[in-house]
Amino acid sequence: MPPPSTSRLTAPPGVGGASGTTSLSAPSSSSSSSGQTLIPGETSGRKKVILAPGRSPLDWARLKSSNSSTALREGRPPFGVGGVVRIPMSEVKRHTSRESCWSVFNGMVYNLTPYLEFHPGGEKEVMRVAGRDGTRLFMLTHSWVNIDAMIDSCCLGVVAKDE
Ligand code: HEM
Repeated sequence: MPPPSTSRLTAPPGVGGASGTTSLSAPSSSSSSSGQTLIPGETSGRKKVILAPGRSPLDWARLKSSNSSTALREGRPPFGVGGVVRIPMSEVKRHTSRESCWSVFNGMVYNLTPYLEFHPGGEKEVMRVAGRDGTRLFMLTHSWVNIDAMIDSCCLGVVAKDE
């Protein structure tokens, strides 16, 4: 089944974060605070995100598959011997900035910091789930995207209930 039209991609305001959706009204190109350029979508009326050079999905795939990338390992807690890293939600909640952006999807904790500039929907959308469980918003927005295939290398561990 083909993915739904991108005109319905952005979840309604109030779902999953305070920053809301991108305005649909401005007709010309504009730069977001993160430096990413937005242009109006050709058919949907929704603004398209122009990623910076070297930040395409293909570039992300290359970075992800390169073992030499230290960026993806940054912020990763040390792995215990033979154990799964369990990360309390209270720790996830501390990582709400562009410099350290963590989120939970399907019970797994991800460090999204290195992915921000590569996200086809722009950084702002990902920042809506910074420091929180983004599963619902992710599914509402693009349930057809295989999250594990996309950001497995950013996985830090499993979320643990706070004591
Ligand atoms: C962090 C995990 C995420 C990953 C791996 C991811 C991945 C992707 C991918 C692969 C696309 C392109 C989909 C396509 O063209 O069919 C996309 C688009 C998009 N994503 Fe995400 N996404 C993530 C989180 C989010 C979150 C939390 C939001 C919040 C609403 C979001 C909003 C969007 C939007 C609005 C688009 C459409 C962009 C456009 O049409 O130009 N994403 N994302």
